[in-house]
Amino acid sequence: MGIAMDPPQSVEWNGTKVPVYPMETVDYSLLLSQDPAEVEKLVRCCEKEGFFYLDLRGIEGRRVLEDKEATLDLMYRFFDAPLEAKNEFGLIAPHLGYEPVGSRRGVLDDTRDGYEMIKVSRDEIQRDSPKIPAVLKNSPDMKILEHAIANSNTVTKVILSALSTGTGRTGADRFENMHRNDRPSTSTLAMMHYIPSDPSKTKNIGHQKHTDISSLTLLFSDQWGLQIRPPGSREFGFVAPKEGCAVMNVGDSLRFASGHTMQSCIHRVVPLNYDEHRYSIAYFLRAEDQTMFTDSEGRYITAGQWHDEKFFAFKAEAAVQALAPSSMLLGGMVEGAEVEPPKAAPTSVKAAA
Ligand SMILES: O=C(O)CCC(=O)C(=O)O
Ligand SMILES: [Fe+2]
Repeated sequence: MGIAMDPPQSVEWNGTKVPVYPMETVDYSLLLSQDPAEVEKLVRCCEKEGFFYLDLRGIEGRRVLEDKEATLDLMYRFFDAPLEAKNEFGLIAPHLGYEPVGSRRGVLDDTRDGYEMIKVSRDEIQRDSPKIPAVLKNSPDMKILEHAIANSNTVTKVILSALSTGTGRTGADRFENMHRNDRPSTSTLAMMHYIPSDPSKTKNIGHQKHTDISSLTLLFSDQWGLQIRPPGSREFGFVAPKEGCAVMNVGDSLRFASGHTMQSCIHRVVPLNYDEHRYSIAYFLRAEDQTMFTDSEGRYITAGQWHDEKFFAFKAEAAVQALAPSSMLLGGMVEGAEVEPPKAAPTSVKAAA
């Protein structure tokens, strides 16, 4: 595992040459003081692509990077535990509990997914007796989870607040006002472990293409695997991990709340290094359950209903997914026409793992 200092322009994956998409970097420290140029850049990223790197190398962000390291340590221990221990409560709700490998469709046709996942929601961690498997229910691990959730919540709220300012929202119209901490929401910390897999041999591969249900997603992974399909682009391309940075993306709820002006970028995860275990951490900041918005089908619905319907589509078999409104999995985002990617040139650079 390692971080590429100078990402290649393209990498070879599954017999083809795949682009590495460049992404803008937004500085967290500058946003903390609502730096006008940085706020403008943030709004541009969210309206044009829906994805950006968040630079967390300033002292406020460094705390969050330390949380990431502590959470990774906890994940290595958790995912090493026997299945029965990890699955003590099963999947209690879509945003809370454990899902074993293969619970959903995979990234390629006729495959299942290649990851297991434990989710701990912001509402749950604050309960007197949260439903968290006993392997993690000790005070040092609970503190790690509490810090990771609290600090991720703060970071995503800072971004939300800058977006409100940058789009001229005031008072009750500000995005923060539909993400109030004291109202129920499905905001959650998802910790994922992708098993090694070789597309030519295994039937558990990656994470199916989708847009996120969330308003904003704060994603940490030091490893390759994330692919995006920016608006209008004709193929998926990799996102290079960047040292000291998280990857952030807009999800469906913020797209809807912004009057569909922000992009909920299409993404998926594929195994780049077939023999590697990959770990990622995603904090999904979600709107309050009772928030109303117009979805991609033109329906005026609650954030809670959008969450439940989309989660059902995520989990469904291909045939059932096909029956869902066409825009459900992609939050109304339209894919550019497919290209048949060129065969990889023998000299193309292989990405650092
Ligand atoms: O594992 C990753 O890097 C991304 C996961 C993801 O897209 C998700 O959980 O929504
Ligand atoms: Fe996602």
